[in-house]
Amino acid sequence: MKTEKCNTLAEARKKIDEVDEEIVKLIAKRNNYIKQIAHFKTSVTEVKAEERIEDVISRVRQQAIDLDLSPNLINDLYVRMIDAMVESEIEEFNNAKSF
Ligand SMILES: O=C(O)C(=O)C[C@]1(C(=O)O)C=C[C@@H](O)C=C1
Repeated sequence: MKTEKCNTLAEARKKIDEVDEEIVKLIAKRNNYIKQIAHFKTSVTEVKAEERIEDVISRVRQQAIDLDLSPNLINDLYVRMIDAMVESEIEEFNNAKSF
């Protein structure tokens, strides 16, 4: 992973702002796919796919370890994010079924 060397606090903060912008864009992109997934499911119960959640979390935990990042941090972020995305998926599912 390429990380540039910064020479000042302002420069490092600017880089962090850029990274944050990318992170939020990627989360929005993930959420758009989640909304598509809602259309492939047949019930609200099916939306919360526990086995898949475990697979996703296990994969990102391993990726964190490979990148020398705390797996628990990534775990917690993903648990919170997937919780919110399940809500978003249920909303999309219910809207699709009401047409
Ligand atoms: O893979 C799915 O079936 C999804 O709906 C996506 C997703 C996720 O956020 O990755 C969300 C809800 C499911 O409980 C499992 C995983």
